[in-house]
Amino acid sequence: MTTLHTAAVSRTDPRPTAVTPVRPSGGSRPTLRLARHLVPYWRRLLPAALAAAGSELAAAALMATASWLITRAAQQPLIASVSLAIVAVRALALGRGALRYVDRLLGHDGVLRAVAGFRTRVYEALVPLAPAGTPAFRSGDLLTRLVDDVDAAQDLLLRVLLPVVAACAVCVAATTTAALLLPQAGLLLGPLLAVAALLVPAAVLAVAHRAGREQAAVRAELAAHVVDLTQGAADLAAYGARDRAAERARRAAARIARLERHRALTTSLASAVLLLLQGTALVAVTWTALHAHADGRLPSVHLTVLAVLALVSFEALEPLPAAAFRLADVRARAARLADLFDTPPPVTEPAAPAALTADGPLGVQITNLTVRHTADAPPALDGVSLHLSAGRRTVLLGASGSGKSTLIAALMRFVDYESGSIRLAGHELRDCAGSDVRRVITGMTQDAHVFHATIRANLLLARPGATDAELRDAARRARILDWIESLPKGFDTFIGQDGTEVSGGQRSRLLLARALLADPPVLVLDEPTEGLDPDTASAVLADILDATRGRTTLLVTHEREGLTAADQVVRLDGGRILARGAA
Ligand SMILES: Nc1ncnc2c1ncn2[C@@H]1O[C@H](COP(=O)(O)OP(=O)(O)OP(=O)(O)O)[C@@H](O)[C@H]1O
Repeated sequence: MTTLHTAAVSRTDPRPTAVTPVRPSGGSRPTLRLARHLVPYWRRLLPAALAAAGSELAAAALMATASWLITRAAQQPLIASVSLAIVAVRALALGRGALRYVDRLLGHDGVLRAVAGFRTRVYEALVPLAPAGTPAFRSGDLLTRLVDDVDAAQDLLLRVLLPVVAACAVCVAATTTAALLLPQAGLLLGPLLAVAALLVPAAVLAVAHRAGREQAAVRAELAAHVVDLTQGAADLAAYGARDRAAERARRAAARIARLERHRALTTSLASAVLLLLQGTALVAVTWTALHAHADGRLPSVHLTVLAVLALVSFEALEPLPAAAFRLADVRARAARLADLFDTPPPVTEPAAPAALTADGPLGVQITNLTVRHTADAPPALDGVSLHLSAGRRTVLLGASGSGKSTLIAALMRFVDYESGSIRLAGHELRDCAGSDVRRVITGMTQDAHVFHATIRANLLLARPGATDAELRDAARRARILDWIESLPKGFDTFIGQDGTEVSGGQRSRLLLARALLADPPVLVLDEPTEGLDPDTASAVLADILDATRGRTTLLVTHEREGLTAADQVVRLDGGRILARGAA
C-alpha cells in the first residue's frame, strides 16, 4: 500500500501572486498574537537578546571608560590607580568586537531557528485548510502566507525586538550611571532618553501605520498587474491591450516609489529629531555637570564621563525609527497570519482515530450523504447513496456545479459531511484520521499540479520508494512511456512550472501515471481530461478506463463518449443522483 502526498493533488493555485489584500486585524492585536507564537522559542531568543544588549552596552561603556581614563591620565596619577581602567578599556575594545560577532551569530541563529519552527506551525495550520480550497486562501495566497508573512516573525525579532531590547538596556544603564555620578544629570538624561526612545518611534509608527496600509494595497495591486502582464501576455498582445496593462503596472510602481520616498523622508526627520534631542541632552548634562564641578560636587573626571554618556547613549536609539516602520509592516502581515490561525479547519479530526489499514481494491458504501460547504449554503450533495464496488470502475457525470468534486472531497476527507455515512473497510470515514483515509482513497483531484521538477520527481511524489521498473510500468499504463523515453534525458527531464512545457494530453497522462503509481485501494480521478481537445480527451479516457481495470475507481468526467468500458455510470444533478446504471 502506498501514499500519495496530498500536496500533490491540492486544488490551490500555487502561483506566488501575493494579490490578496491585507485585511485589518479586527482589533485582535495580531502583533501580540504573533509574538505569543514565538514564546516557545525563548531559550534560543534570550541569549540573542542578551548578546544584542551586551554589544551595545560594551560600546557605550568603552566610550565612558576611555573618556574617564583620558581625563584622569591628564592629571598624571600613579599608574597603579588607573591600571584597572586601562585593563577595562582594552577588554571592552576587544570584547565589543567579539560581542558584536556573538550578537550577529546568536541573533540570526536563534531567530532563524524560531522562524523555521514557526513556519512549520503555519504550514500545519494550512494543511487542513488548503485541500478544501477555502475561497479566502486561493490564488497563490497560501504561498504568500507561508513565505512572505512568516518573514514578519523574523522582522519582528531581528529588526524590532532586538534593537528595542538593546536600546532599553543602554538607556537604563546610562541613566543609572549618570544618576550615580550626579543625580541631577540622571534626572535630565533619563527623560530625554525616554522621549527619544518612546515618542519619536511612536510618531513614526503612527505615520507608518497609515502609509503601510496604502503600501500593502498598492503592492497587492502591482503584484496583480505583474501576474496579468506575464501570465496573460499572449491575450494582452492579441487584443492590443499590452501598453494599457503596462501603464497600469507603471502607475502602481510609481505610487510605491512615492510611498518609499515618503518613508525615507519620515525616517530622516525622525533621525534629525533624535540628533536634536542628543544635542540637547549633551548641552543640558554638560551644563549641569559644569555647575556641579564649580560647586565642588563633581570631580573633573566625572564631568567628561557624563558628557560622553549623554552623547553615546543616544547612538543605541538610532535603529528605532526604522524599527517602528518595520513594526507597521509586521502588524499588517501578522493580521493575515491571525486570519489563517482563526480559520476553522473544514474537517474535524476524530479524537481517537480508528486504525484504517487496507490493501488491494476495496468497496465504498455511501448512504444518504449530505454535504454543505458553509452552514448557510444549500447542500452541495443532498442525500446521495452510491456503492463503489471493489475492483470496479464507476464514472460520475454531471453538469458544472452538480457536486462531483464535492463527492471526491468528502471521500478524501477534505470536507466533512453533515449527515449520512461513508463506510470503508468496516469503518465510518469520519472516525478515521484524514491522512489515513487519503492513504486508502486518493488519486487526482481537479487542477492537479505538475511540479517544476523532473518527470521522475513528479512521479515519485506518489510513492517515494518506487523502483525504476514501477515508474516505467505506471508510465506504460498511462500510455506516456514512449514519449518519456523519446526525450534525451528520459525520466530525468525537467518539466516547466505547471507542466507548461508539456502538452495538455501529456500532462493528463503524467498525472494519471502518478495516480496509478500511488496504487491506492480506491482510486479517484477528478476530470482528468479537462481542457483537452475532444480527440485527445477520448483517447486519454479510453486509456484511463483500460489502465484502471480491476481497481476500485471513481472517475469524474464531462465526456459522454467512450464510457462503454466503465462498470457503472452515475449522473449527478443539483447534488442528487439523477440516474445510474451500467454503461
Ligand atoms: N469551497 C467551497 N465553498 C463553498 N461552496 C463550494 C465550494 N466548493 C464547491 N462549492 C459549491 O458546491 C456546489 C458543488 O460544487 P462542485 O465543485 O462539487 O461541483 P462540480 O460538479 O465538481 O463542478 P465542476 O464540474 O464545475 O467542477 C456548487 O454550487 C459550488 O458552488
